[in-house]
Amino acid sequence: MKPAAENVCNPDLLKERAHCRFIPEEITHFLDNGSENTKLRHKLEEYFLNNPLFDDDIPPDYLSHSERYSNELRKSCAMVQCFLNDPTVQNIAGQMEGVRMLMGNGLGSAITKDGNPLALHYVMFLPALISQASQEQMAYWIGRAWAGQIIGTYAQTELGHGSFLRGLETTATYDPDSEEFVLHSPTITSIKWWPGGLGKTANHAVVMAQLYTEGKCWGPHAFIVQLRDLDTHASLPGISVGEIGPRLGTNSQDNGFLRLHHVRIPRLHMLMQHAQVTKSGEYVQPASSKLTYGTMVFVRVAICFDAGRQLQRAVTIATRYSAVRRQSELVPGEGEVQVLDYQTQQHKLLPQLATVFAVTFSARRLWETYNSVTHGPKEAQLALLPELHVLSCGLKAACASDCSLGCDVCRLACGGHGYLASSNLPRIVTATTATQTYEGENTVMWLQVARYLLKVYSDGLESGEEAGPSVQFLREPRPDLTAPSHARLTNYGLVMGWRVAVVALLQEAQQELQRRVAAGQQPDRARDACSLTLVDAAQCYIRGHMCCQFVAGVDELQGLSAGTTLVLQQLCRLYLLYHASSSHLLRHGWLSGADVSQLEAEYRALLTELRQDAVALVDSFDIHDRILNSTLGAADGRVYDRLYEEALKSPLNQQDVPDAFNKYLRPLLKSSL
Ligand SMILES: CCCCCCCCCCCCC/C=C/C(=O)SCCNC(=O)CCNC(=O)[C@H](O)C(C)(C)COP(=O)(O)OP(=O)(O)OC[C@H]1O[C@@H](n2cnc3c(N)ncnc32)[C@H](O)[C@@H]1OP(=O)(O)O
Ligand SMILES: Cc1cc2nc3c(=O)[nH]c(=O)nc-3n(C[C@H](O)[C@H](O)[C@H](O)COP(=O)(O)OP(=O)(O)OC[C@H]3O[C@@H](n4cnc5c(N)ncnc54)[C@H](O)[C@@H]3O)c2cc1C
Repeated sequence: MKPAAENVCNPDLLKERAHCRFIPEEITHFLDNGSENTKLRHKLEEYFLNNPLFDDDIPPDYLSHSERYSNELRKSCAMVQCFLNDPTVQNIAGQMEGVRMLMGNGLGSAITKDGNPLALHYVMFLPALISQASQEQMAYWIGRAWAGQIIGTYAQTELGHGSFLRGLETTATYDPDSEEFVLHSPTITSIKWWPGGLGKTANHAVVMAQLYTEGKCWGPHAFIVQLRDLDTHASLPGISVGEIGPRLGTNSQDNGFLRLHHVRIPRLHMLMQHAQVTKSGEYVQPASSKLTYGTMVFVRVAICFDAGRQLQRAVTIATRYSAVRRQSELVPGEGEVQVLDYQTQQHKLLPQLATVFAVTFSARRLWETYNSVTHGPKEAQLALLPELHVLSCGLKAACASDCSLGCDVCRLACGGHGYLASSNLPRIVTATTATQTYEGENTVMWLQVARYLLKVYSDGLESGEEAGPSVQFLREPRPDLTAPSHARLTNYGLVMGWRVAVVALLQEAQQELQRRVAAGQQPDRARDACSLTLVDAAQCYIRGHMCCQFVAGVDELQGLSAGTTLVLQQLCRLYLLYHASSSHLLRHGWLSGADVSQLEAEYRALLTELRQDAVALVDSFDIHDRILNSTLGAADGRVYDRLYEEALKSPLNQQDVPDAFNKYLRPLLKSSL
């Protein structure tokens, strides 16, 4: 997005835009998945961002905890009313597209700045119904949920257990006499803890609980539980529910707790698309016990896209600010330079710009895999489930950590002003860092990836089980480490280097594992002792996968101008070189010291080349000023005016002498006289 009136724009930004080497709209259309989508997005933004319904009377930072919740709930309900009932919105985008835009971190984050209390309803409750409910159950629940007649959340995590799903303590015991399940939280640690919207918003939840029938436990299954009266919203008998208190970010999302005291629900409130319990209490096994975890897989894919969108916002703010900010003289006497001119600043920002594209290409390919698995024939679905699980765990962890670290680098790149709430960087950083924890804590996700890699590498697959396409390289002959450097240092050469590192690390881990077991160590303890190497293997595998998706994605792009293609190729190369500095490519023999020096020189040259396009590149992300919501990042670069205007809005500045002076400071000043 460029400023409407160019004459009020900061001159440095104008200069930056003038020397752009590519066509920004081409990148905008690529990121939107087509020019038609860009048009729809613009219309939707125009409608919502110019609608006074969504204005904040008081900036949310100055509201109390309860006021913030109430304010965001007001806007999120109005938003849902619009996409359900307003033909203008429906004509623009269609309901589903509206939901995606409003619940993801684009337009929606401009409206519900502090977290959307209804997000979990759309992002997890509805997807849980779609992936877990039988046809009959869908017919009953989906329409009501979609129409907002019921509001749900996804209640899995407990006080005592989050990562270890099989350790959940909540029980759902089938009573064949009444044909009901009895849901119960037997201990303090079994209290559900964290679900978004659970505290005060949701009146239903998909509750994950250990299923007991005919005296046997069948593991975690999903149940729909009504929590509150649909009319009064009062919590129902047997239900203790509330909010868990302030968090690092997204404080309006009323993350909640839930304790169930022998709550009875009808048999058909167990979601029965995969496993079933008959009226008599017989358990009917699913084709795979992991199908119950399908909602998490979907959300892990969504998080990859979402984390990437957060990084787009952070790097837009930091890059524009770095073009406006002048600090110190590069050459004494020549005047202060734009901080973007410093090589160290380029090294902070340009890899983040490249990461946006690496994440986009990888997330799109993952989405394709997700769709082919979930919509393919049953047998193919089951065969590809481990590959989908591993890619979604690994890419979720990588996108979450790359993007949250990237957002924080962008914050640091803005110096002191990046620490101000009005820069919007603190909010972006705290929202993004949560992606490293929720939907599978990152280390736990890496260990899942490593488990699969080791299994494929050591021929531990079950009979009839095939290794997925992304790990076929583990079965292929090891690439030639003595190949000439011009072959090893190409884009595909560097991808190969990551694969060499994965194999070497798996070999190291396996040998260590065998040595420990042979020496009498219990196998699981031996595996834990190898887990640092295993996590390294998982991270190298995903980094190689992301590099490969970026290279292939750029190679496959069609119909772009030469300038745009060149810039994308350079960003891709920059991404590969940035990560090639990892010790693993050197340590496992793919690169020599001389190769590293050569790559570093190429990296520095690329920083200089891409510096000239940095502002145009973030402009091409086409993020509306109201969505950026930043004093530092607006398209016109009026940074200092905005900082001052925002400071004046502080409630403390509404009085010259605050009341607190008379209460506390005056007595102190008097007593020390
Ligand atoms: C409308 C769209 C809008 C878009 C906007 C998007 C915005 C995004 C905002 C999102 C908001 C989210 C809010 C947060 C929500 C939550 O956090 S919900 C709670 C999430 N909780 C977790 O993720 C828990 C993590 N733990 C686990 O998933 C599991 O415990 C485990 C770590 C995977 C281990 O599984 P488990 O069965 O307990 O044990 P194992 O023995 O280790 O595994 C057995 C085998 O099964 C394989 N496996 C495990 N999971 C799956 C799976 N999902 N699919 C396929 N296979 C799976 C595992 O690898 C083992 O395989 P083998 O080695 O072959 O035995
Ligand atoms: C903002 C936010 C929103 C959330 N929303 C929801 C929601 O809507 N619904 C819901 O059900 N949950 C929700 N959660 C909970 C979230 O899914 C869990 O916090 C997450 O899965 C991590 O589990 P945990 O908290 O038990 O961490 P723990 O597993 O206790 O992690 C603590 C440490 O132990 C380590 N660790 C744990 N297990 C292992 C292992 N096997 N091997 C090695 N190390 C290990 C971890 O790496 C970590 O360093 C939310 C959490 C947050 C922060």
